[in-house]
Amino acid sequence: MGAIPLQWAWASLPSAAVSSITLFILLVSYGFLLAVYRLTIHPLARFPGPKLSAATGWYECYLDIFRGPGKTFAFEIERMHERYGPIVRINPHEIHVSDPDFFDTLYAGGSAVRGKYAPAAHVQGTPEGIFGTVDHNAHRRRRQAISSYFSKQSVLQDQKIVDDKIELLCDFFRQKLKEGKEVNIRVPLLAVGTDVFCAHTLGERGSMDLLRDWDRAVEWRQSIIALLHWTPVVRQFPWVIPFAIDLPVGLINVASKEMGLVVSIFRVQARSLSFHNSLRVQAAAAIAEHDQLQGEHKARANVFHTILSSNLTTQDKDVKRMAQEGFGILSASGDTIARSMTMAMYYLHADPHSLERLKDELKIVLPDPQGQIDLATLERLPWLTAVLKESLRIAALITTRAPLTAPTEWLRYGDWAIPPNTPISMTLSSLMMNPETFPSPDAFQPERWLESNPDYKKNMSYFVAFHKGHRNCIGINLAWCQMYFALAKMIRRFDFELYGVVKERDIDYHRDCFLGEPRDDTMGVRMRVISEDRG
Ligand code: HEM
Repeated sequence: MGAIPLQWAWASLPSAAVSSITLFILLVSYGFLLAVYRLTIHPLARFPGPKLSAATGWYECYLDIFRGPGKTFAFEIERMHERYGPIVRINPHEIHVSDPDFFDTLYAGGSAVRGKYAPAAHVQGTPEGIFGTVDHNAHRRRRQAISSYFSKQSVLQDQKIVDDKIELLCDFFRQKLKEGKEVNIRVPLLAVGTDVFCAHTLGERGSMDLLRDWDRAVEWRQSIIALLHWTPVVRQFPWVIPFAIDLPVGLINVASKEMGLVVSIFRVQARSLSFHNSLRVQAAAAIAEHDQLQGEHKARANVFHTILSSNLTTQDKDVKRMAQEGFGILSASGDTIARSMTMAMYYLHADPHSLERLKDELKIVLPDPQGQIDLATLERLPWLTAVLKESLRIAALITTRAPLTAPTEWLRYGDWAIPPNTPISMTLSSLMMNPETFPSPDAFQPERWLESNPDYKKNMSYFVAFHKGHRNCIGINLAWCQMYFALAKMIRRFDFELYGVVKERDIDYHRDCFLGEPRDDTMGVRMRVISEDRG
C-alpha cells in the first residue's frame, strides 16, 4: 500500500533533487562497499587494529583536525598499541610498529629499496626536495648530489662560519644581561639555527641576519610556529599551502592569521627581504653565475652551485626544484636545533649537578671564557657530548610517524609478513621515550651516554634522534657542530636562570606538529642571563 505514494512522491521531485539523492545513495553505497572490502579481503585485513580506522581514513582526519591539540592521531596510535600489541593497522593503508628492534629492518640503508609514503613526504610542501621525494631512486640521486656539501669534512671546513654566528648569539645574551630582561630562549636559538643554515648553505647573499634584528627573529619564530600548527591539516590535505599561496594575503589573513604567517614564509618574506633573499631568486642567480665560477669554489659556493655541478638531469637543476630543496633544508634545520638546544638549556638548569659538571669540564679546555676552541676538542669532551645526546633523546623531537614503503620485498615482523609497497611507520619520539630501552625515560640522565656506562653500546644502538638508513638526517654534521659550539660557549661564558618555566606547560609534548609542541598556553622557555664570566 505504501509503495504507490512513495513512487508518486519520487516521480514528482524536481530532477536536480533526484540527481542529488541518487548521487548521495551511490556515494554511501560506494563508501559502505569500500569499508567492507577493507575489512574483509584487503591485503591488510588480517592485521590487528580498530575496525573503524581500518575501514576509513576519515577517522584519522577527524582526530587530527577536530580533536585538536593533545588528542590527535599520534596519541591514538599509542593507545592502539596498548590495546592491540606492537603491530597495528592504523588506517586502511598503513601498518605501524612499536618495537625498537624493527627499526633497522624498516629504515635500512645499503642495498635496501625504500620509498617514502606520499602523504608524509609532502607535508613540507616541497615534493621535489629530498625530504619530499617519494621514489627511492630519485631520492638517492638528489641526495647524492648534495651529500658532500653536508659531509663531516665540509662542516669542518666551515666551522668558522658556525662559530661566528655563535659569537653573535653571545652578543645577544650580553645585551640581555645589560637589560636585565628575561627571554624566551627558543627565539634566539631559532635565529642562530636559521642564520647558520643561511650562511653555510646559501652563502652570504642568502643571509637573513635574524640575530641582528630581534623583531624579524620574533616574526620568523611566529611563522615557524604557525607552520608547525598547520602541519596536521597539511598532512591530511597537502594542497592547502600551494592553494593558499595564490590567494590574496588579505583574504588569507581573514580566514586564518596563522595561515597568513605560513604564506608569508613562502611569499611575502621573499619580497620584504628584497630580491636577493628569495630562494627562487638565489637559485636563478646561481644558474646565471655558475659558468663563470672556477675551481673548487664552483661546486661549493652554495648548495645551488653544488647541485649545478652534479650530474643530475637538467630538470632537477631548474629554479623551482632547487628552491624547493633550499626551503626543505631550511625548514628541517632551524627549529630542530632550536628545540633540542632549548631542552638542553632547560634540563641543565633544572639539574644543577649536571650543569656544574659541564662548567667544570669546559673550564679545563676553555680556561679563558672568551677564548676560542675548535670542534674536534669539543667533540672529545665526554660530559658535553653526553648532555647533548641526552637532550636530543629527551627532546624526542619528531612526534609524527615516518612511513616508508619497501616496493621490492615483503618485510617480516614476528609472524606477520607485510606485503610490498605497504606504508609502514614507526614513531621516533616513542622510541626515544620507550621505558624498556631507556629506563625512567622522563629523567634527564646524561650518564646513559658515557662510554664507561655498561649500557652505552646498547643505548647507542637505540639512539635514533637523527633517524637511520637512506632517509636519515643529511644535516647531522652541521647540527652537531652548531650544538657543540652553542652549548659550550653559552654555558662557559654565562650564568642563566629559569624564569617561571612550568614543565607541564612549557616543556612537555602536548601537540603533534611533526615536532612535538608544548601546550598552547605556553609562555615559552624563559630564561634570564644573570652574569658573565669575563675571565
Ligand atoms: C638537532 C638537530 C636535528 C635533528 C634532531 C634532526 C633530525 C632529523 C630526522 C629525524 C630526520 C628524518 C625525518 C623523516 O624522515 O621524517 C631528518 C631529516 C632531514 N634533516 Fe635533520 N635534524 C636536525 C638538524 C638538521 C639540520 C641542521 C639540517 C640541515 C642543514 C637538517 C636537514 C635535514 C634534511 C634535508 C632531512 C631530509 C633527509 C632526507 O629525506 O633524505 N637537519 N632530520
